[in-house]
Amino acid sequence: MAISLSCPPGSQLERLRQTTPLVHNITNHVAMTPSANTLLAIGASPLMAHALEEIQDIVRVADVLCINIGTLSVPWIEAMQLAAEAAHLAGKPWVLDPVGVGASLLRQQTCRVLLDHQPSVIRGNASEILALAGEASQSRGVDSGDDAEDAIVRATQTAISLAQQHGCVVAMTGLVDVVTDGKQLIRITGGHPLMGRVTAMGCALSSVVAAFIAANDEPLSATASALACYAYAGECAGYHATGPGSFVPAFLDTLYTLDGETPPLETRMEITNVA
Ligand SMILES: Nc1ncnc2c1ncn2[C@@H]1O[C@H](COP(=O)(O)OP(=O)(O)OP(=O)(O)O)[C@@H](O)[C@H]1O
Ligand SMILES: Cc1ncsc1CCO
Ligand SMILES: [Mg+2]
Repeated sequence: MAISLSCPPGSQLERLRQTTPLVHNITNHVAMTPSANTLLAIGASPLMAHALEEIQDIVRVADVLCINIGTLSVPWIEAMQLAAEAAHLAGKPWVLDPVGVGASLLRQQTCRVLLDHQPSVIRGNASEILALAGEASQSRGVDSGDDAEDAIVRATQTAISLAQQHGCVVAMTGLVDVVTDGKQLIRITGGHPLMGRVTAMGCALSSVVAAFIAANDEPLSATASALACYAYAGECAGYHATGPGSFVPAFLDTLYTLDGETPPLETRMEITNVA
């Protein structure tokens, strides 16, 4: 079924490039450089900052915030809380990436506190979405262990409930990508298995989602557009790559040359009503 988003993904990409949103990232040690390079390639402006003493200033100047809990420590948790609170109070959108939330109590507690500050979007893999909702998941670390068809069906229902509970958009990614605001569900096809063989692809995607929601008004369609661009670029790069090493430069080059006109990104989306 062809989708009718409020604004086509190609136009949303163009708006991102015209506005060059400044994306404030509090992200993990693994994801910092890949996320910054990915944001630059697509046309946004990255800023990595986690010192408690400068959080208020950075939130004030940035267009959007992306919080990723991949490598936590207590001072960083304080900075994350302050940033989420400041963004929420300032009416700025923010994205939560609950990396490996099922792996430790510290991650679970941190997410619980951060969720009080009303993220605009939660982006995680299927295991992270299940664990964030307090449900059993198969993952022991940061990679999803819930990619079997029945697990995806269960996790999709969880994503819908999570979106309804927190009044936000939930993007659940992996072999299959789904985005929901609790009322509509958008399924996005594309991507490539090599994306699961390169670290921080999901983390960088969360930052790209942040850039799209900063540049565009409607978080559900902006998130879907971000995922469609990412999945398309991954599919193209995977076609040319011979392994994870050659995949990364091909992926960045494809994002950089991605054109809002071609391909028709909306043909990769399927939208349904769920409530
Ligand atoms: N097996 C796959 N087949 C096709 N595309 C994939 C696959 N795995 C990942 N992708 C693509 O990569 C994107 C993000 O990957 P994923 O959901 O694996 O993130 P993640 O588990 O949070 O990664 P990380 O924590 O390492 O950053 C997806 O939106 C999808 O486009
Ligand atoms: C491998 C890894 N460990 C903590 S964060 C991270 C990046 C991918 O999520
Ligand atoms: Mg992840």
